[in-house]
Amino acid sequence: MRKIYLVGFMGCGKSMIGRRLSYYLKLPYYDMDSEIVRQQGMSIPEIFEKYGEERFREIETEFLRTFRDERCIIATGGGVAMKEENRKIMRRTGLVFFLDATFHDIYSRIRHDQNRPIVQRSTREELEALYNSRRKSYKESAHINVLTEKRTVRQIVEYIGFQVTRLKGDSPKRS
Ligand SMILES: Nc1ncnc2c1ncn2[C@@H]1O[C@H](COP(=O)(O)OP(=O)(O)OP(=O)(O)O)[C@@H](O)[C@H]1O
Ligand SMILES: O=C(O)C1=C[C@@H](O)[C@@H](O)[C@H](O)C1
Ligand SMILES: [Mg+2]
Repeated sequence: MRKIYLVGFMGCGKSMIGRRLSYYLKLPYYDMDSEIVRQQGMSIPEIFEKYGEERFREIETEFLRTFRDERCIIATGGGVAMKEENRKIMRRTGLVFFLDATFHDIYSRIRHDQNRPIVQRSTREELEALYNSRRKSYKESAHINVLTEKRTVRQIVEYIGFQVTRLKGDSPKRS
């Protein structure tokens, strides 16, 4: 079963594109953050506060290791692609798309968010530095890069849908 994974920085659109892609491709959709919140019975800020970020990162890897073998779309958390083990699992079990949004777009979307602990504890400059330092890992994890700037959600969904059909769920070496 080939999964479709969406990776990228907070606010790049993984959850929104994932939901819309689910209707477009008629495949089930799961949001890793929401699934973890449901499993743990706590919000993400609560998990960070109670168990620490390191434990949250372990929970993410456990999720990837154990999530059911089903053809589906998974919007990953913004930090998932940072770990080599996670990148390997995603590349082995599915097609990985990097939603490559500009920092400008991302910041305007996430700056007031209360539900992203990393946003709450960071300045704009710190977030931009994190964005720049993470891009390499997103690219390494992905089979296909999707530039989202000046593209509507519909255009992005149609592009990913086209690539999924073209590749019939098989992973290319590199895009
Ligand atoms: N291509 C786009 N054009 C306009 N608005 C968008 C686009 N993609 C996402 N958005 C908006 O940006 C916000 C953040 O998107 P979303 O929640 O999907 O990000 P995310 O990648 O899932 O973030 P996180 O990693 O924190 O879960 C949402 O309010 C969404 O409506
Ligand atoms: O970028 C990150 O490290 C995170 C992104 C969110 O999706 C959540 O997984 C959490 O807030 C951490
Ligand atoms: Mg999300």
